[in-house]
Amino acid sequence: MIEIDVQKELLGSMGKMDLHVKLSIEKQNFVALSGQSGSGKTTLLRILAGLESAKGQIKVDDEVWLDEAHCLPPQKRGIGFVFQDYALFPNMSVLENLLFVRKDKALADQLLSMTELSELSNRRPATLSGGQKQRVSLCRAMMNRPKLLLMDEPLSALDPSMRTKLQHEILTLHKAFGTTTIMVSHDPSEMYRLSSRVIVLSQGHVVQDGDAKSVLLRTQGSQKFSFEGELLDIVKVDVIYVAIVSIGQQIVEVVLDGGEAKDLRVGDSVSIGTKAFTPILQKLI
Ligand SMILES: Nc1ncnc2c1ncn2[C@@H]1O[C@H](COP(=O)(O)OP(=O)(O)OP(=O)(O)O)[C@@H](O)[C@H]1O
Repeated sequence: MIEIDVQKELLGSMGKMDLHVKLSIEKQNFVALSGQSGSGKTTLLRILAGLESAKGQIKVDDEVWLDEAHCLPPQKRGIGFVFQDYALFPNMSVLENLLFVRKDKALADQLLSMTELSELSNRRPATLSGGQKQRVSLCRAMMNRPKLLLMDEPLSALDPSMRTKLQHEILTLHKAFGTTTIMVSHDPSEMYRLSSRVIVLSQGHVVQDGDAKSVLLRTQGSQKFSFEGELLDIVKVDVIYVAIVSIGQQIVEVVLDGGEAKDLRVGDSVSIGTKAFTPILQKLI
């Protein structure tokens, strides 16, 4: 069990912001940490890793990482950290990057094989793609069999297909090693696929905490479904108006009457929902 009760005063975009997070995380859990930019996600991970000072307590099983009396240094915490920007040693091969953490060739070979990197073990990071580099970072983070794996938006720089592939590999490693994991993510499908628990931070505080389905499902009341998007344009066509809305990778049109259109402005955040019909889901080929 990981018991966290930490506090730190931060300088937010609108002045002082009090980060205060109290959480218990069970062993082997996969927690997704979400929230708007500046809500304190990275700072919380850095506090857990011992890279940032804070008041309060962190206890992992019977080991105290932080209390009033002392603060365990990062190298003694048994943490694996995966950053968005890979942070690999450029002058070492893939294998050397892993063995730098721990001289355990059998584990390095196992990790490289699980992430389909065996063929690349002698290559330098500069010769790898973004997805390959991030797989190496992930393997490197697993080399000291961490008690806690922290990942800060590890897949956000990758294209969607590489992202999905890495999500599967993260899940495979998680299942094989059972490492307690906290991953910062903004991607609902990623959080749904990987995590058993989603925590949302706002202004340094936990505002939502639950299983992925209860936190991420946005349908409310009698709505069948709803999507959030941005209003790109409103076009008048005879007596009606057509709103052009961007949702994810798609642009959709929604018919409005004059009353609905008059309060909307281009650039507004909007939600599109439906109550009247049953959605039909078809497999795409
Ligand atoms: N050591 C620090 N001292 C004071 N303020 C800090 C410190 N580190 C970060 N901050 C501020 O705290 C706020 C939260 O930063 P943080 O990087 O944790 O947010 P985040 O949720 O990870 O954001 P993003 O999604 O953009 O990465 C920011 O406004 C930042 O400027």
